[in-house]
Amino acid sequence: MADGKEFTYEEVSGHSSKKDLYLVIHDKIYNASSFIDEHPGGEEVLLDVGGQDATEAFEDVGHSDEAREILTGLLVGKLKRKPGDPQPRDLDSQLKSGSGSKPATDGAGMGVMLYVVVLVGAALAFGAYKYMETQKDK
Ligand code: HEM
Repeated sequence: MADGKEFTYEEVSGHSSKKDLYLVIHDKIYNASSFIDEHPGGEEVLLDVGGQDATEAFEDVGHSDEAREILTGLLVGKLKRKPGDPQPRDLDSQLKSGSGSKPATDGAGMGVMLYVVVLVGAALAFGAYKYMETQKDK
């Protein structure tokens, strides 16, 4: 089986042309040359990550199961990581924790919290003001 073959980053980086295009996704090596003309996302994006770690680019798009099936057909081997090689971002743990790669919702959540705090503060201040007024009349 071809998937037993191991490539170092250096070897993979030599395969970055359209006719000879290797991508690293989750530490596996895929030969995308036969697929590049059919890629719905276009050839440009694949060439951009040719010979490099494309894990982040691939996962950011949120490719379908069908796309992942195509991938298995393109497998040529796995990555032999050497000390000093670039490390991929820990996507798996991000996906598991559910936060994904878009913390934008957290930002929105913070905005809403701030709004609530201001409103509650205003209500309390108003209540205190009214209370002081009733005290004054006595
Ligand atoms: C060999 C690796 C890849 C395979 C087999 C592949 C396969 C596919 C497939 C089948 C689709 C159609 C939608 C879907 O089923 O999810 C798609 C869409 C797309 N792909 Fe890839 N892809 C690969 C790598 C990449 C990479 C590295 C990028 C980099 C950004 C990328 C960007 C996109 C984009 C932007 C779309 C959406 C196109 C649209 O909806 O107009 N793909 N890909």
